[in-house]
Formats: sequence, structure tokens, C-alpha cells
Amino acid sequence: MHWMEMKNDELEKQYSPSRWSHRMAADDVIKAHVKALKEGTEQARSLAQTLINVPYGDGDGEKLDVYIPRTNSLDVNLVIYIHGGYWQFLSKEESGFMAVPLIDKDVVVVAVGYTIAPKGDMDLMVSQVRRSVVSVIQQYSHISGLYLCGHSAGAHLAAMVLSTDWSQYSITPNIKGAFLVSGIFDLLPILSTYVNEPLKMTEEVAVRNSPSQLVPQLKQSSSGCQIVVAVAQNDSPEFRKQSEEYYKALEAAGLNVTMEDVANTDHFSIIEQLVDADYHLTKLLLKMMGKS
Ligand SMILES: N[C@@H](CC(=O)c1ccccc1NC=O)C(=O)O
Repeated sequence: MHWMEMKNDELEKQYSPSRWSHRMAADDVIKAHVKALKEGTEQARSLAQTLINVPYGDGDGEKLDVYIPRTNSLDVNLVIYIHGGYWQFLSKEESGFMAVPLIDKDVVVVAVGYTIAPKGDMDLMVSQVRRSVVSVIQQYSHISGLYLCGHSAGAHLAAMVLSTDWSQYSITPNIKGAFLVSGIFDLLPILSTYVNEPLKMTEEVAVRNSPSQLVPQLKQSSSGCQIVVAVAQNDSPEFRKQSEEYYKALEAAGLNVTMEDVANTDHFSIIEQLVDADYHLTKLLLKMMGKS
């Protein structure tokens, strides 16, 4: 069924990822998610050299964390991770969880902070992640490749970075690859749901911040980027459709894109498992960077 034909309670259910997990009750899966991300981040902070709270702008909350490998290699890749949480939950403080297996392969991991709603609005968050990427490139100009990874709302923000008209910025980033994990690429369906309560997006805001509307701009700005659209087997039908349709639009535009339907995962485990070096998506990310 198309989202426009759904009753509001069905639409809200489709956009409540926790209600589709096969592992636990809705409240428990969110609690377990936050716990897993926190513990993973603590582990990474204890094992890696870190730079915490590096500013990328003058605004409140415009800070990022860097997880640094112990290496003498000249071939160092960098992954910028953009956290999820419906643009209203989570922060960079629990977003370093995937650093350990990457650091082991000489990859620098950056976890970006941005101003979640209700303090921040959609335009601000999009502007922040774009500026964070510019700042990282300016500080780490010697890296051999820049990659993006985002989960859920963070996959939306990563897709918005790929869709940037960089003429307004001081440099044009060369993003080699992007992992868009369980993302939302069309914001119109959530306008009438609880998700939009703190965001207070108007239709105009939702349209200008929807990657699905910006595929021609992405084609111009990120034609060389290798894009992976990953979705969980147990994501809701609407979430699965969002990924499928965005993948098809990128494919039709001639972009280098692949779709990964990750078996035995839900909206939360699909990203939590990046703490594990043997997880399918960890291996795929390292393979993309030529590291295995
Ligand atoms: N109402 C949402 C809540 C949610 O998405 C969420 C809540 C806390 C932390 C992260 C979340 N989502 C994805 O990262 C849900 O049903 O899952």
C-alpha cells in the first residue's frame, strides 16, 4: 500500500522501527540499542587514541570525535559516521562503537555530533553534517580516502551530504564511498506522524531535505562515489521501500550503487553489529576501502 493511502496509525506503526524487531519488545529493543552503542563507544574510547570534542564550526554542538589507529601506514582511510535516532535522539557520545574493527585496519573513524530536535531543525542538521565533512577534509588532507556511513536518520543526513551543491563551500569533498544503513530518503511520509512533532517540518522543508528529490544533484556532486544502500530483513515494509526506491533511483541515474538486504537483522541490530569484525557489513566496508 502507498503511504498516502495509509491511516495515520498504520503510518505511525510503519515509522516505528522498534515495533518490527523480532528479538524483543519495542521498549526493550531501544534500551538494548542505546546500551550496545554506549558500551561499544566506551570500548573504542578505551582502546583507541582519541580526540574528543573537536569543533567543526562555531555553533553549539558542532563538535566531532576522532578515533585514531596506531599506524605508520601512509594509506589511511577515514570513515565519518553519522548517528541515527530520528533527528531527535542519540549523540556522538554513543557513536564511536564501530571504531574498533576499523582502527585495527588503519582506518580513522570520526563520529559527528549535530544539534538534534527540538533545539536543531532539519536545515541546521543538514548544514552541520555538510560543514563537518568539509572540516574533516581540511584537517586530514593527507588521508587516502574519505567514506561516509550513516544509520537511519544518519543515513538520510549522509545522503544529503552526497547531494550537496559544494559551490557554496570552500572545497569540494571527494567522497569515495557511502554506506546508507536503514535510511529514510523521502521525508514526506513522516510529516503527519509523531516523528515530526519535535522537528516541526513544513512540506517545503521536507521536500528540500529529501534525498529522493535530489538525485540529479547527487549525480553531479558524487558521480564517483560507491554507494551501498543497506536495509534490514526485519525493517518495516515502509523502511524497506524507502531503501529500495532510493536504490532504484540512483541506479537509474547511472550511479555506482548496490543494495544489501541484510539477513537476520532488524533496524537496530543492522548497525549495532558493526562492533564485530566478522559481521557482513563490517567486512563489506573494509573491502570497499581495499582492506581485506
Ligand atoms: N519511536 C522510534 C524510536 C527510535 O527510532 C529510536 C529511539 C531511541 C534511539 C534510537 C532510535 N532510532 C534509531 O536509531 C522507534 O519506534 O524505534
